[in-house]
Amino acid sequence: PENVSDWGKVVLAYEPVWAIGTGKTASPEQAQEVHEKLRAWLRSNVSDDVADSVRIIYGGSVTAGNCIELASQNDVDGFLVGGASLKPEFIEIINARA
Ligand SMILES: O=C(CO)COP(=O)(O)O
Repeated sequence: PENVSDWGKVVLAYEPVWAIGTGKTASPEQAQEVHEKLRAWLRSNVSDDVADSVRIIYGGSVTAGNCIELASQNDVDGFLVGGASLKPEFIEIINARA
């Protein structure tokens, strides 16, 4: 932690391996559960400030069809998009948290 000067620039990604490029997406509840635990780990092991400022993003078959519900979860701060980033629907994913 002492080697990082601005945790606001650190992004942590959760990507369940079974969801990458498979068309199978974590449910919003599954993603939230893991992201919440990652943030709690940062709170216990680093600091409140870091836990609150690190962005925890989800990756794994994110589409225009599932991004709104995923983005509505408290601890889902954004996405790591693969296949859908090559399609016009990418703009909808970008705007999912707007
Ligand atoms: O691994 C990913 C991005 O690096 C996710 O890819 P997909 O969105 O195609 O599942």
